Amino acid sequence: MAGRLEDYGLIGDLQTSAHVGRDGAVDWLCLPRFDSPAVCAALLGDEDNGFWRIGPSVAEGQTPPDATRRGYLGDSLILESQWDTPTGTVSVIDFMPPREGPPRLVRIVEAVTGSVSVTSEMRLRFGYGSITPLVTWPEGRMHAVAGPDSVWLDCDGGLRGEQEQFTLTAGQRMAFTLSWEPSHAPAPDILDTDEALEATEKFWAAWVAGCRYDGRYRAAVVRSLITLKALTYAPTGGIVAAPTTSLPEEIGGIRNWDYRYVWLRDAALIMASLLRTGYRAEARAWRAWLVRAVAGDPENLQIMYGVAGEREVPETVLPWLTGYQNSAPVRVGNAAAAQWQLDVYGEVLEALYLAATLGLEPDPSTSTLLVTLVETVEARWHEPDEGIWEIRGPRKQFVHSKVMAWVAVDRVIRLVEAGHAEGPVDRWRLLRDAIHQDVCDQGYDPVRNTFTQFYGSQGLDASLLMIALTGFLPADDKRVIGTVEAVQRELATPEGFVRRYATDGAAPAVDGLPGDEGAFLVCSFWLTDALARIGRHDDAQELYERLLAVSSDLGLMAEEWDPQRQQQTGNFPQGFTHIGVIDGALALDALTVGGEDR
Ligand SMILES: OC[C@H]1O[C@H](O[C@H]2O[C@H](CO)[C@@H](O)[C@H](O)[C@H]2O)[C@H](O)[C@@H](O)[C@@H]1O
Repeated sequence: MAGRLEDYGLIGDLQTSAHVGRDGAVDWLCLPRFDSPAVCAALLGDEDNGFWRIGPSVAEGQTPPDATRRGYLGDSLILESQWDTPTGTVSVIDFMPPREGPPRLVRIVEAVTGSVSVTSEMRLRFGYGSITPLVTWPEGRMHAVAGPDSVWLDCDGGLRGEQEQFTLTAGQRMAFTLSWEPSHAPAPDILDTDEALEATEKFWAAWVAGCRYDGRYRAAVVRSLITLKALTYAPTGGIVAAPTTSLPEEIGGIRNWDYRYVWLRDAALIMASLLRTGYRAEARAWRAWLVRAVAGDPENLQIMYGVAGEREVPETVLPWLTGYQNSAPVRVGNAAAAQWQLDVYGEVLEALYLAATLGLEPDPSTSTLLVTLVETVEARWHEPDEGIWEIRGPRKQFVHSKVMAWVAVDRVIRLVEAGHAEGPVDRWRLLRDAIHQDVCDQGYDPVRNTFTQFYGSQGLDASLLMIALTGFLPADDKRVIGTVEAVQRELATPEGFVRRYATDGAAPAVDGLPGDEGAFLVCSFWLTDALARIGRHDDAQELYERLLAVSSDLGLMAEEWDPQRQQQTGNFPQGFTHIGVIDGALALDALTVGGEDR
């Protein structure tokens, strides 16, 4: 069975990625894109669904040992795992070079001290673990082929089988390269792995040098930035929400979804975090991706697309996979693509506003898009929707959705006022006031002094923290303070993190789903920001640091934290959560050490 999520390291080439376990096993690898079928899917099943382990040899039937230590090489996405064994220490360096040509996964094994017997064991299963490819060994290379895919494996000294055992003495190294090609294409060139390692090191060093954040939490922020960069699909500028599917929100539960797509919400927030820390190129690329993705039908904006802007991402179940730690079903595709989520307009327009105010050069197609987006809000803001949490129950008049509709109109008005856009600003000002009034009249409970989950509801929702973060009301307004404190009080887990909304495990929650879930980590980071804004600086800092403490030893974070099991849950690593790390650090620096508000 797959290990804890915290046991996995992420490597990637800005088009896809791989999850490498602490035991040296690649248990998740989709080729050639993030959303392609996996060739290693043990993460969602067992070894018969595909894996590739390299580590110290063990006797038949024994469990391969976990690495004694591991870490990324500096500020890079190159992972090094080391095992101390009775006969010496061996290291495995794993990376995927950012690429022009075929996707490659490189694994360099080196004896550091002594003499160590090492085993490489590979079991490729195409089609998410369902297809055993035909394997041959032409000219010392391994070639696995089935249907449209072929995978090549090269190793210094040639290959004889899917399992190789060899002994290395101090200073000796052996490099393996896995490459993917369409099955009709010729064999790929053999990679110079030393050159590839050097180029990959240089790539990440140059990228991290562009970081403009130099505050108290630099290490966590830089790791989060690298993780967000790893979620970008370089050829198009799309940004996936996470590189995995169906890692469960609850172990054993059914809230298992495919995140290998570009959500406008998640990507807009990622773009904003990148912009705030000095990264313009990714923001420019995403803005261009957005314009292309919605072109031709901007009135019918989808809430998510494929990495190249595909509109169809049909949701299906893969019945042969038992699911991560037996959490079935495993789904690919995502039915939420067809939902109506009003808040998306706010997040996208906020990101475009930020892009303009932080100096990204104007783009005429974006100016036209702004007007279409605000006109859609004007026409539809009264309608109930599925909201930020993509509920699968009946639509509601979610307060967060209305607040984000207000943000959408407000940011376009500001763009017009600053000369970045044109439009009927007087009409939009009336619209902005009308939405504001509606939320204050229908979304606020004066008896409990809190905004509510939806109009007329008794429930709370962590997304209401956005009221403090977006400027919908001033942070010292008693309704804002009341809401932040109510969310903290009523949605808290024992660690003081927060859930998205109440799920009691018995009756279906507002989302229409059975089962429970843990603390939603990005919401918990929003709480740090909100606490800082309402003047509770010490509480904010303490909570922020407690959140960082549940990241993995590699600084990676999933979507949620299970307070009972004390482990991360949900897709991993998740962009949303890493946005929380970055934005939380910026807010704390700005609001608790006398800096300016962002
Ligand atoms: O909880 C039900 C929904 O869960 C997923 O949505 C979540 O992930 C999205 C991507 O990060 C995020 O944008 C959204 O706010 C989250 O609730 C899933 O993708 C949905 O299909 C599902 O209905």
